[in-house]
Amino acid sequence: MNRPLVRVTVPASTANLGPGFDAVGMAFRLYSTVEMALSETTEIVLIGEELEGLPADKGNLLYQVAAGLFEEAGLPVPELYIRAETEAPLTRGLGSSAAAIIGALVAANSLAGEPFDRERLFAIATRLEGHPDNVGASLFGGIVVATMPERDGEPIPYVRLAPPEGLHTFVIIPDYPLSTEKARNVLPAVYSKQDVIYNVGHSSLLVAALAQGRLDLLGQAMGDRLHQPYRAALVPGLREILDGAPRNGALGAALSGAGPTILCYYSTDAEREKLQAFVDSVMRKHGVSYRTMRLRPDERGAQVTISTR
Ligand SMILES: Nc1ncnc2c1ncn2[C@@H]1O[C@H](COP(=O)(O)OP(=O)(O)OP(=O)(O)O)[C@@H](O)[C@H]1O
Ligand SMILES: N[C@@H](CCO)C(=O)O
Repeated sequence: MNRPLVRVTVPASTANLGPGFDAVGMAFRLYSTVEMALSETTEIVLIGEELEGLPADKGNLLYQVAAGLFEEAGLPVPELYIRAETEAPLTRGLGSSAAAIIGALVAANSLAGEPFDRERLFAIATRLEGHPDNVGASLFGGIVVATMPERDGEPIPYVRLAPPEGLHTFVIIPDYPLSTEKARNVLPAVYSKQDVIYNVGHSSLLVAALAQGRLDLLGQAMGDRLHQPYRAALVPGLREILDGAPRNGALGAALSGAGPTILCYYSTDAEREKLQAFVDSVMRKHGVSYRTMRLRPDERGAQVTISTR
């Protein structure tokens, strides 16, 4: 057919890092790919077990997001060929929905002739996802600190940081899913003054420590009172791992995004081995099946290549 085929590779991400609720994200070398081309009729090909059961028609999130971009650009919505694949598990707290949104937006933007720059894509993705943390990390790579703009339609204010040297990530991924919606629904509508002050202090310290490579401060800086205490009821073992990880090799630990994945930072192989043994004992006690992974930070964000179909 010889039509342009856009391939976008998007990193998975973690969000919050403890206190930076909805504001701090970090990208990982664990990738989703979205291929997209204009087509006679819409065809959606989903590869692999992770994407099994998702709609393979125009109800698919990828098509919906792409169609929205064409509309926003004032262009007719075309029929699309879309092929998707992911290394990242869905509904586990590793930003799969954000990666899908970024993949579809970047691919559709390329097919539409680049009507929007990356800042505008970030704003559109944030509107779709509801918060900027995962989408910012997936789009730009590295660590992204961002917040919602004061007024609708304004650019998302953000700063991108390079991940500190020597910061290694160990994630514990339970086998059960936890949707972000469910994990947000358990949060209270109102917080006490003490808890808000606690999180402002810890989140500020976290960002400063990441910016200056002060890995020694992460254990204290990653304390949170806004979401982890409430989500712990949905994630067996979370409380013990957050409490015990710093004494068992971790520089700091947090729920990854909305969970149920738990993230620990460490420096050396010996620390990771100690952590693995600790995590095994906690998860065995709770009867939870899970896997662990070492993840390296992604620093490139969404990458585009164009071929023909
Ligand atoms: N490649 C994809 N194609 C279509 N839909 C997807 C794709 N990837 C993710 N999704 C949608 O996103 C949902 C998962 O989003 P959810 O916010 O619950 O979890 P997450 O993004 O994996 O975790 P978190 O936001 O906590 O990091 C899936 O159930 C599915 O509906
Ligand atoms: N900041 C979000 C990430 C999940 O999408 C949350 O914790 O709910």
